[in-house]
Amino acid sequence: MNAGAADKADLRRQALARRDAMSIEERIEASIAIADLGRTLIDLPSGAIVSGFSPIRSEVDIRPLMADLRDRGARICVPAILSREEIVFRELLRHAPLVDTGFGTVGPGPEAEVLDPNVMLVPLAAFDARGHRLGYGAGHYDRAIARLQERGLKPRLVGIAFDSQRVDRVPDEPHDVSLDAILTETGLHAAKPQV
Ligand SMILES: Nc1nc2c(c(=O)[nH]1)N(C=O)[C@@H](CNc1ccc(C(=O)N[C@@H](CCC(=O)O)C(=O)O)cc1)CN2
Ligand SMILES: Nc1ncnc2c1ncn2[C@@H]1O[C@H](COP(=O)(O)OP(=O)(O)OP(=O)(O)O)[C@@H](O)[C@H]1O
Repeated sequence: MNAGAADKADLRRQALARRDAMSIEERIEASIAIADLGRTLIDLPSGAIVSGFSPIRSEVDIRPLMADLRDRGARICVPAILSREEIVFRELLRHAPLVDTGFGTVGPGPEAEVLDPNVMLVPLAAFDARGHRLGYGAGHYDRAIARLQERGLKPRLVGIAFDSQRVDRVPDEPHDVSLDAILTETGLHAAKPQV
């Protein structure tokens, strides 16, 4: 592992430990605040297709926010893990059965339509003020976003996290895709690329 990768692994571990250390009550309160803020602050383009996620471990629970964005007219999709390298976004319809979609996630099965999101609510382990993010280390989102961009699509990227996941600086790597903004319990923080 090179120095950058070791730094990333440490930052990831520490940020996830801070997230895990939040009490259930703190997590619920912060998740409700995030849903309330997202409801008013996330702009939806016409024909909005929003990727969300079903929470695993101690992640923010954005299911209420996804329900709200659907009520505002968005189509909602969530990731399904196809392989070590690939995720796709399957449409989440009300009342459709959910299956195991890998690593503890649940979502629609292979019969669901695969969508190209134009707004992505991106899960993360750690983020910085520039909008750089760290995930669980599989590169799933970096690759999924790169694939959309290769096809000329430019989804708006909104990271979803608790404030406790903020770090001073995520080490840069060429494949990292930076976020446009990060939504936490204290607001929608626009990325400041110059910092
Ligand atoms: N809720 C949610 N869904 C998501 C993601 C996410 O971050 N959150 N993903 C975001 O990409 C994708 C899933 N990617 C994941 C990648 C690794 C691990 C994980 O637990 N990795 C182990 C190491 C496993 C190993 O090395 O074999 C770990 O971190 O301990 C979980 C999800 C798609 N769905
Ligand atoms: N666009 C890409 N093309 C090829 N390999 C990639 C790409 N993005 C990431 N990778 C590879 O995936 C691995 C994990 O990357 P990284 O540590 O940045 O993941 P992460 O951002 O923590 O995870 P995720 O994107 O799943 O949330 C690295 O080995 C990296 O080289």
